[in-house]
Amino acid sequence: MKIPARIAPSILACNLARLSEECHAAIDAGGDFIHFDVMDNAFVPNLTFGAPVLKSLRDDGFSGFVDVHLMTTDVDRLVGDCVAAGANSITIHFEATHHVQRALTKIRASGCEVGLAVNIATPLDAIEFVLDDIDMLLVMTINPGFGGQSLIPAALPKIERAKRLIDNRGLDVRIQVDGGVKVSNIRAIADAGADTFVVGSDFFSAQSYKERCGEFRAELA
Ligand SMILES: O=C(CO)[C@@H](O)[C@H](O)COP(=O)(O)O
Ligand SMILES: [Fe+2]
Repeated sequence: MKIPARIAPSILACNLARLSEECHAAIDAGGDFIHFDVMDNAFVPNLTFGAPVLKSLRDDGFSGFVDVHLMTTDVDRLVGDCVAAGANSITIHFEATHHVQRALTKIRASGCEVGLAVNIATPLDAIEFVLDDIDMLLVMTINPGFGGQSLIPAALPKIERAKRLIDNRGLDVRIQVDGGVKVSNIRAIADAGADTFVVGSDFFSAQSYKERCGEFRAELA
């Protein structure tokens, strides 16, 4: 069965001074949901924004679906903060906590969708025993921490392997990719087996978000 593709604009690349407007514009242009990169300058070498900013976005009236990509340590505490702030989905990193299954269970209990991210060097064997606990596997296609990087080619065979693993188990788990996704490579990434595409710089650098979203969709058709 072909899984419908989803486009998730990553607001790390938007004009953050106009965050609410940019989120509305990204969804109005055809984005399926907002990808919200939380970085703590510990798990990754960069600092962005967290639950208070998400709460402000909600208070400002943005009601679209938000997936928080948590690139932080102290996962258990921050999951609770993100839920309270209005997250719809939370994706944690396998590498960020010793107790992955506990953190995934906590997200599930909160009512949010459950995502698990793996860095490029993390073998898929590592997450085999928690595949039943997640809705989405995020196969990182860059080293996390910054937007605007190029996709690491080794990610493509890894996506293929993830797809086989999930299909062989008959699971309903989405495969998301994040980092260096562009109009020029999204088709190849989809062919490898991804169905959910985070797009940052290539989306927000466009003159028209709607046209750019159309270009992504045309590649995926
Ligand atoms: O999580 C991250 C970076 O760590 C991403 O979500 C980036 O924001 C993607 O940006 P582009 O690579 O598409 O510019
Ligand atoms: Fe991200």
